Amino acid sequence: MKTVIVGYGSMGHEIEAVLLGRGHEVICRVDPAGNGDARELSTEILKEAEGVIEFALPGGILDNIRVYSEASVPVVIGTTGWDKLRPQAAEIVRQYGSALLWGNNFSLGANLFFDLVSRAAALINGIEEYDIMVNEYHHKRKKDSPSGTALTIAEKILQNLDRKKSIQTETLNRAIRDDELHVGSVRGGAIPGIHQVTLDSEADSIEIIHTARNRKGFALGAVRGVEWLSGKTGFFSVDDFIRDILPS
Ligand SMILES: NC(=O)C1=CN([C@@H]2O[C@H](COP(=O)(O)OP(=O)(O)OC[C@H]3O[C@@H](n4cnc5c(N)ncnc54)[C@H](OP(=O)(O)O)[C@@H]3O)[C@@H](O)[C@H]2O)C=CC1
Ligand SMILES: O=C(O)C1=N[C@H](C(=O)O)C[C@H](O)C1
Repeated sequence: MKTVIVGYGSMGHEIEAVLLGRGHEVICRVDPAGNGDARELSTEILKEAEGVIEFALPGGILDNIRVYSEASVPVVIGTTGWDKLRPQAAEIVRQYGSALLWGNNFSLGANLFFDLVSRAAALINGIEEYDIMVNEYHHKRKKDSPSGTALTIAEKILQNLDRKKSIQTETLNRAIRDDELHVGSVRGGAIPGIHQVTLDSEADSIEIIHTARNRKGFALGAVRGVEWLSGKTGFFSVDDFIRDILPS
């Protein structure tokens, strides 16, 4: 497949290695910092492309999505920090009849972890003794907070645990309310990503932790995602993709 990489930072480089390893061709790398072949995305760049993988920053993401859609090139978006713009993005993709797959975490392990967390939250729905909280750790270069993965985890907990109604991410200068889910974020060092969910009672504590050892798992998931997306139309989440590839 002739691919274009948008965002040629840590993830862009990792994705290039996986694409080449799986027999794909990289025809252009787009990055405003000047590390790639082009500083700006355009329909011209996408003329020959059969797939795009974007792991960049969220500024201008709706403009990018319009360009991918206009060019009718299937795109996988791993960029985080644009959760609130999802409905507008879905509308653009619908208007053009194009194909987009987005995910806050493309690693298989993190997606298995989401399932475990959903089940854990559902299990304590009828057990009032347990409270639940989320914490995440990432490298010091990360620009968004909380991580996209933490927001997905929070969404799964809110969907499965009736007594949690909203999330709290900022420093609290008051006690947390029982209907609030606290999501903590720590930044430092070179950590590729640790997400921790704690179920806590007077008697004990249960921890579910996903630790990314490197960025390969994210990159492999994204490349498998663009292979899966080829020939489809629609606005898909990584849930749709993972459900489809896992044996039932
Ligand atoms: N979904 C997933 O599985 C994962 C998602 N991510 C997400 O991927 C994104 C990138 O992560 P990472 O590679 O570590 O970050 P980096 O900072 O290493 O790289 C991002 C690159 O994208 C460039 N960029 C910024 N805006 C645009 C744009 N509009 N178009 C093209 N390129 C752009 C940046 O340029 P400049 O420096 O000039 O701003 C930078 O070179 C983040 O949002 C991160 O949260 C990361 C890992 C896994
Ligand atoms: O920026 C990162 O590095 C990561 N970002 C994603 C996120 O925001 O959840 C996925 C992974 O945790 C690494």
